[in-house]
Amino acid sequence: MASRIKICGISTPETLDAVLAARAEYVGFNFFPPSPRHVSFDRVAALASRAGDRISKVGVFVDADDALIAAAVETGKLDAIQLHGEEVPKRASELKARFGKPVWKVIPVSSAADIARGADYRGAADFILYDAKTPKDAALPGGMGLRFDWSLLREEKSRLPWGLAGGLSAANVADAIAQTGAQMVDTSSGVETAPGAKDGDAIAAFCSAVRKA
Ligand SMILES: O=C(O)c1ccccc1NCC(=O)[C@H](O)[C@H](O)COP(=O)(O)O
Repeated sequence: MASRIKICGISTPETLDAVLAARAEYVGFNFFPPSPRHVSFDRVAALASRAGDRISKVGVFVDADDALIAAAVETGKLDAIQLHGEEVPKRASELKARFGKPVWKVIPVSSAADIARGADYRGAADFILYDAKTPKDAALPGGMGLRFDWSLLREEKSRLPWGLAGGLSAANVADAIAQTGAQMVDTSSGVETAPGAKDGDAIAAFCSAVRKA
């Protein structure tokens, strides 16, 4: 079965249309203010209404408080909550209970020990997204086009559904799927011409490469 696809960091109607046309399963809306992909509530309301129920809408949060998540879930009609900060399993469980939405926990990876942390979220999160760990002084914890050593995923034992992110593009996603068997693949900067500027042709090429993999 083809891997599912998430295109993250969509902030314009034109690029949302490209994601819908390419039949990705998930679109990510970014609620982390320092990100070049951050969306305002006004904008996300318009995007959510344009998308309707044609795609699952995932909100991306970094150590956000409940008030921000509540406003985003409501305004962006979110189907899932992606936690991209240092949220511990208890926090993931609390958010799952409070909002009644699937919670995705991102695990930043640079070593085998990081992959082992996926299992800590068993019973707390619904889905694990393994992404490349960004440098300590980096402005963003994601969306930086960095890859990690995919062979580390041979040790994946969380027993949760999981996906792969970090430096994926049309050029390498087939190889990533072949090496890891990822059930879902996520990209952001790999389908951009500049940080935050998504490219419709690159989105189409990415989705096509996943389906051919
Ligand atoms: O993309 C961002 O700007 C971002 C900022 C803060 C937290 C998470 C962010 N992105 C979340 C994603 O799910 C990205 O798709 C993932 O990190 C992969 O990014 P990339 O390596 O650029 O494909």
